[in-house]
Amino acid sequence: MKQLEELVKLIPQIAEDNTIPSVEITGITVDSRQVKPGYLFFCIVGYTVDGHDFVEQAIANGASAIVAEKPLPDCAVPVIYARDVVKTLAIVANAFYDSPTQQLSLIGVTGTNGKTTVTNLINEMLQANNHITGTIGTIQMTIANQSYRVANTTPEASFLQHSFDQMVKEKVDTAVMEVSSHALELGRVNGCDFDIAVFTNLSQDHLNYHGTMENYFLAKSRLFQQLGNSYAKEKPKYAVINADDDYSTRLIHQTVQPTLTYGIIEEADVRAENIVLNENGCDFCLQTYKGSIDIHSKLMGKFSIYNMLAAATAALLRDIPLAIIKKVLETTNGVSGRFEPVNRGQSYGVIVDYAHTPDSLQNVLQTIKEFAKGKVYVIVGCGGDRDKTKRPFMAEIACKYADQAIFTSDNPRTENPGSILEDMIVGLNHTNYQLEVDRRKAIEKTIALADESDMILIAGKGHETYQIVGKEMVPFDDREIAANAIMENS
Ligand SMILES: CC(=O)N[C@H]1[C@@H](OP(=O)(O)OP(=O)(O)OC[C@H]2O[C@@H](n3ccc(=O)[nH]c3=O)[C@H](O)[C@@H]2O)O[C@H](CO)[C@@H](O)[C@@H]1O[C@H](C)C(=O)N[C@@H](C)C(=O)N[C@H](CCC(=O)O)C(=O)O
Ligand SMILES: Nc1ncnc2c1ncn2[C@@H]1O[C@H](COP(=O)(O)OP(=O)(O)OP(=O)(O)O)[C@@H](O)[C@H]1O
Ligand SMILES: N[C@H](CCC[C@H](N)C(=O)O)C(=O)O
Ligand SMILES: [Mg+2]
Repeated sequence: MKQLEELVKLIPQIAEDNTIPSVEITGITVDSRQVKPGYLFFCIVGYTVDGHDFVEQAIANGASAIVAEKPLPDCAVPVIYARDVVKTLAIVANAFYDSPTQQLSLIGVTGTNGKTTVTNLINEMLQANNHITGTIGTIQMTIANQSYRVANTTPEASFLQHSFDQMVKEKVDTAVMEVSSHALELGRVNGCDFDIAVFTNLSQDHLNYHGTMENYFLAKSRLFQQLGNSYAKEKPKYAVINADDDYSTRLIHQTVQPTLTYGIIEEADVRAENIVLNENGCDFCLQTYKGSIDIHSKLMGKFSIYNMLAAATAALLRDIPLAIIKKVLETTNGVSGRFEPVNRGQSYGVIVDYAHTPDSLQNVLQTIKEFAKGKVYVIVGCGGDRDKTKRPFMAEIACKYADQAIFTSDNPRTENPGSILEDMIVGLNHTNYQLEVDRRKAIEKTIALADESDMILIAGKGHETYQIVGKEMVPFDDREIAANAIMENS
């Protein structure tokens, strides 16, 4: 609990108000439905609705005070008018929970692809070295091995700081989190005291939100600028950067903290040498500034080696021995819905993967193509209400790297599913594709066609157990539908 006066001091106000009464604040939220007696309610202007319209409900639920940026009608509780509610929220939430990220070690992972995978690998390495950990990311949040649902890859600040507070209470010593570009742009992680910031890669996505690749890069680079912001902990802070990515040099200059690089092509502090990719995974020699060790991993493809290097570098910075890093890399099964085989004893291969960007689709298809003995099919779509400019690139890559592409719906959200497919095939100079807007039928038809040794990649939805159609979430799991179709055809 905190006194309102104490929190108000942190808020840049539109007009300074010195008449703040002494009120005890018991919690903070941006959602009127979550308000409990004594809460401070922050009105956020959203993309769908405006939090200012829910003040009455917040007060009815017991809000003690309101933070707003637009004029409100007379309220029964004090209103603090802030210059920027979203940014203020992050600062106040951090203070309300006594800066929880200063009480644990915090590792942030950003980049277009590989965040969930790298976060998971680092977490496995920490746990194998007896750390008590917390994770926050696309699939879930975990606190000392308990799982919780999250609405976003990187949740809004009041949820985030509350989660860190829970972690501190549960004696978590290290938290590993995915940091999305949206979160960085919206200041969701402001106030977080990162100790290690990891960069995976940058390629096209989210241009509907960021407008240009330059803005997208600038959003990602905020994590590395922020790494220098707090000196509350005595330990040095580090950036971990993919030396082979085109943006690496620029990114290294974004932070005042020391950087460790990893890579395969360029010179780097942590490298993979003698790489052999095979149909069961990969072998390589992990060369680090703390020694070298041979790795035989079940994870497929060169892109997975990059993820392993990123995780290993972060782990070394947390003084995790090479032997433990090796053990994790050799035993991990990866993440749910990432290159996940669906096996019901059939003679052809079915892989479900979360590739929903041009770069990830290319990487995964190249990996499959390299070892496929028969035809390669890809079933893929593009999410609605998301980056439209990536649609033709996704289609081009599908046709270029697979023998046959089946374009279908991903999560159409509020867009017309047929129009999304039209956007995908605009200007496409290939004929090896078909359109089947119904994802279930696309999966069933392709499985019915498959011959011995063929490979089917079902891309885009990975671990998701729903399809978002309009505003509804309909139960839908690529793995389940594929497994049933395989059984039907056997
Ligand atoms: C575009 C976007 O980021 N939207 C986020 C935003 O939703 P919104 O703007 O639609 O919010 P809204 O529904 O209009 O509500 C506005 C405010 O009114 C409040 N409200 C609303 C209703 C009510 O009854 N009472 C009430 O108080 C809401 O709590 C909110 O504070 O605020 C919500 C609550 O924090 C988020 O869950 C939601 O993320 C949605 C689900 C989303 O899809 N976001 C994507 C774009 C996103 O952020 N993705 C990145 C990952 C990207 C990647 O790296 O691949 C992420 O970090 O997840
Ligand atoms: N290092 C990588 N480089 C390119 N593609 C990758 C890499 N790692 C994973 N992928 C591909 O990207 C997909 C998503 O991986 P992952 O979930 O780890 O990424 P993410 O960055 O967390 O994605 P999101 O932004 O949706 O949360 C995988 O299914 C795979 O196809
Ligand atoms: N974090 C990503 C997830 C995309 C998953 C894909 N299935 C889609 O719905 O587009 C995003 O919000 O863009
Ligand atoms: Mg993720």
